[in-house]
Amino acid sequence: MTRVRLLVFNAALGVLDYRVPEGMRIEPGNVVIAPLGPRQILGIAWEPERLNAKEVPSEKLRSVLEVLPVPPLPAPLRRLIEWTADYYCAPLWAVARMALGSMAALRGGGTVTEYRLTGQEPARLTPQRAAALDALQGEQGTIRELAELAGVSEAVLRGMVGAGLVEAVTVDLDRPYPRADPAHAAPHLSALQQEAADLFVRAVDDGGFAPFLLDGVTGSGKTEVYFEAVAEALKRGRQVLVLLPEIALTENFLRRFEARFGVPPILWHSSLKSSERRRAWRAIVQGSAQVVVGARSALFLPYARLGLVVVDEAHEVSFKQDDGVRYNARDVAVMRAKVEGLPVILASATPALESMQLADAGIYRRVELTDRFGGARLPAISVVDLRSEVPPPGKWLAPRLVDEMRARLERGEQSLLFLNRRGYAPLTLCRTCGYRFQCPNCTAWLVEHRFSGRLACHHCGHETPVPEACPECGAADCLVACGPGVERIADEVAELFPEARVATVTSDTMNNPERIGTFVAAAEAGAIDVIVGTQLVTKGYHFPELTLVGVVDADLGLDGGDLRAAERTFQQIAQVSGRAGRGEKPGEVLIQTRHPEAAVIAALASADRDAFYAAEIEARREAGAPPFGRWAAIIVSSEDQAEALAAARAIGGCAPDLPDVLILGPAPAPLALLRGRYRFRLLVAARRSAEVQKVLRGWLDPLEFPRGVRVAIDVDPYSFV
Ligand SMILES: Nc1ncnc2c1ncn2[C@@H]1O[C@H](COP(=O)(O)OP(=O)(O)OP(=O)(O)O)[C@@H](O)[C@H]1O
Ligand SMILES: [Zn+2]
Repeated sequence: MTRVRLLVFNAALGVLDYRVPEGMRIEPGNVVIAPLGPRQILGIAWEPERLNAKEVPSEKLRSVLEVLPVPPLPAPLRRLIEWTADYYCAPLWAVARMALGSMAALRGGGTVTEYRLTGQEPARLTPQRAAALDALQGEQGTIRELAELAGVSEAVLRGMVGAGLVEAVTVDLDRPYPRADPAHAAPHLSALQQEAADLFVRAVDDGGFAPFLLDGVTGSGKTEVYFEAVAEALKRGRQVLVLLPEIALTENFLRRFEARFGVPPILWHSSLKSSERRRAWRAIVQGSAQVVVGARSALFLPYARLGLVVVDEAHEVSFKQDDGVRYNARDVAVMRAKVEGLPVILASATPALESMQLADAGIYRRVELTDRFGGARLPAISVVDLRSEVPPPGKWLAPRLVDEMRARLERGEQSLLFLNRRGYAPLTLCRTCGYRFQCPNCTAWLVEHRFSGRLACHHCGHETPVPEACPECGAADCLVACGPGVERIADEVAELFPEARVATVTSDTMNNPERIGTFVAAAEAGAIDVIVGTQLVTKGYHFPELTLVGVVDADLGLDGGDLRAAERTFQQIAQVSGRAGRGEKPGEVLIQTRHPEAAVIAALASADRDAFYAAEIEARREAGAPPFGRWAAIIVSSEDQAEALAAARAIGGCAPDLPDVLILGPAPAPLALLRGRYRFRLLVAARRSAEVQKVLRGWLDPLEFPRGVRVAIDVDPYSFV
């Protein structure tokens, strides 16, 4: 009899053995359906010697029911899944799940019925039908998807089918995507760009693991250069994965990609419609998806013929996932390239310190682009000392910055004001009694959003309308906003320059591709004078008429004082500065700060990036902090505070005593209450020699906790709240 070991998607079970029935063939990587009690479960066949399972005698085994009609997950991907689970102390099944698309995709090809407008527009329409006609132009999807898109009930849409306004179409799930053409619009590269591109092209040709750090100043043409490597992979029939830090950036990328290769790339992210997801996954697995662009989750997909991985804006902290499997997509991307034997390009104008250090050590090959393309110069940067150049009371923009903005408006150029804070004000309180609006679920103040007239928690999403009166003392009209958010800065700009066209760009206003597309088109067409935005506008964009960048509060990110506070501030300000003067006109940057003497601000003002990195690397080395030491956090949480504390103490109480590992805590987390759960943290700070994962497992695996307690391990943590 043959048996098979399955990785199953269930926290309690994990690994189970089954019988392979007569006539069925199963190889490692096959996705199968197996019985479990009265239910059927999904499993992935795995090499039995690589997974521990409870030994069950053969006669007790139940039979696998079905092998799903998709190619087995390739061995290198299985090794990557194992490595990720091992390194991040995550359950193997939770990592493996990221490789599978949807149940429907696994079920094979075939057809689905989708719906779209017929183009008929009767003279008289109910308001709901009119709204649906408006919202569904150019859309196609299932009734449910369209109903959601249009904000009407499914019944309304079915009625529209009956009335001939909407029609059904049969869609082949495996219909091919249009082919990208590597020669569609090849650019003329500068000599330096060409040199870099040649290196990448050769690496794609040669195959084999080759990690590159593409370290080029803002506007140097990093995208154009790595597009050459993409073109080479296309010519060779190999697939390419491009990881971007945020979905918000994909719109811009799509346009550039289409201009270069003639067709859009294939998108992969969490808000794809289920039919798109199914089609993309199947094309990826079959090898017909040429270039896939996505956020983190595209990393674990089973590409049939991967030939190149690119991580753009590779320094971005959003590559770190902080729930579920806590992994860093940038680091796992390099590991994927290693297990598959591929080149990987990490592109950034402000590389992460870890990447810099690996390049210094010769592990990554550094490829530099030191000049902006087309003769554009880097902007002139100066500091506005808010202690001597004071904005008017209740205002946030210093006179010098306002003067420079006025000059831009007069010349018809654009300005960008950067403040990394959504909403109108970070804190709202009652003038009469001092009451502060706090989130009921989190240790956080509620943030006022004037556009939507609500107070919102940025951690859990809790929202409430702004009340007329103070809920504590009942006084009316007594609420005051403390401190600025982007909405408040936009108000200030509107007061100063009533005629200026102002765009506020945050994740609240740019929450879908259409809106982002509209914004980019307007900015490019010169229909916007002043952009006020959060970190969303700091990177990736290229607006030739933008000649002034004002950093409203450079000190904001430094307050937290966590490991990467200085690095992150440097990266954000350098990136946003990089939006100025990318065209023919020179750019200027004004940084408002109360700490002009801080090392980060001084480095930015003197454009001395090397000095900043050198000092930061030295400081980390001294402190034994990453990348010179290994850190891991343990986060213990429960809805019951006493239970969480008891569990955290139990963990602290049996902490291992090792010479190369220092354990700090437990202590209440800075966000002591998050989404209704009380949280305590421990920090493990180890020398590089220590085997942190082994220590963690040996320490935590034997412990048992009440059901309500969650213990999360965060290896190489980015968040310390
Ligand atoms: N060889 C070239 N030929 C034509 N246009 C180019 C070339 N190189 C760069 N450009 C243009 O210059 C602008 C800046 O290039 P790109 O956006 O690739 O720079 P980047 O290094 O990615 O910048 P950032 O890091 O600031 O996003 C873009 O509009 C790009 O199309
Ligand atoms: Zn909250």
